[in-house]
Amino acid sequence: MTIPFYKYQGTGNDFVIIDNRNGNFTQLSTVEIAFLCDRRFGIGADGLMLLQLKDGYDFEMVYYNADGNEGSMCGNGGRCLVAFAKHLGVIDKNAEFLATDGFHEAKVLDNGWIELKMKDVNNIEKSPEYSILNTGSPHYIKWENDIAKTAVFDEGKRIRYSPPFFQEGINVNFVQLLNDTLNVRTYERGVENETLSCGTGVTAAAIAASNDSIGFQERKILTPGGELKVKFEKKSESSFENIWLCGPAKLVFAGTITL
Ligand SMILES: N[C@@H](CCC[C@H](N)C(=O)O)C(=O)O
Repeated sequence: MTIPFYKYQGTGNDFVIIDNRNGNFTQLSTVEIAFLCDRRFGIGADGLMLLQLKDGYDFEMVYYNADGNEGSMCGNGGRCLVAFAKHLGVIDKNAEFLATDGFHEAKVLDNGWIELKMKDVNNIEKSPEYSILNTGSPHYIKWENDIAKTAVFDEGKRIRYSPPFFQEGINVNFVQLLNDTLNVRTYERGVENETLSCGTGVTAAAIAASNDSIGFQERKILTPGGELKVKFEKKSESSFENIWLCGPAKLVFAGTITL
């Protein structure tokens, strides 16, 4: 089978994207997806997405991690898929699509940034050292004094495979607050390595770092792959709505690959 594909990246979190509006690529196996994401034998990516048709929506997002298994929500992936939908002419400046965690809205800005509305957060487990919350994917936020020195792979892997997380897994974000900006490095479940950026992860970090005031808040985030912004409304200590993940999403190259 020959597959036409597109390679996108959002702050260095990179994805193979396949236009599955004809339904021809629905049956890709776990092994085939892991091969397509392999950086030596395949195309290379942190994940693979299918853009497909869905009644009542502009499109549906189906997301797989680099290990070939279906993932939970991917924020950077969602932003890249919106840019791809715009490239195909499926949408213009606004999108309404379905993902594994439900309905999402998105906007394409003139500067190429994509703003993606994330699901509401209604529960945060907090301690002085860490926070745990779900922004479409499960995230562990660990506060650090100097993330440049953090052993992200070793420490991220240790937490991801420790009880109570080891069966379902969790994404682990190391977060340092510096001059009002959050610096974030992430160990991603399903990639089982550090990635250059994680959209649901920086969203979780921004919410976990919110100040006490109820109402609109905004955070600039720096990841190893670039800059993102997260905006949200704080409704109470543990309830957050109108959450938007904002940042660039770019087409890198397109091609075909034969399985
Ligand atoms: N890179 C993603 C997160 C993808 C989901 C994750 N790896 C999982 O299934 O837990 C993002 O940008 O949010």
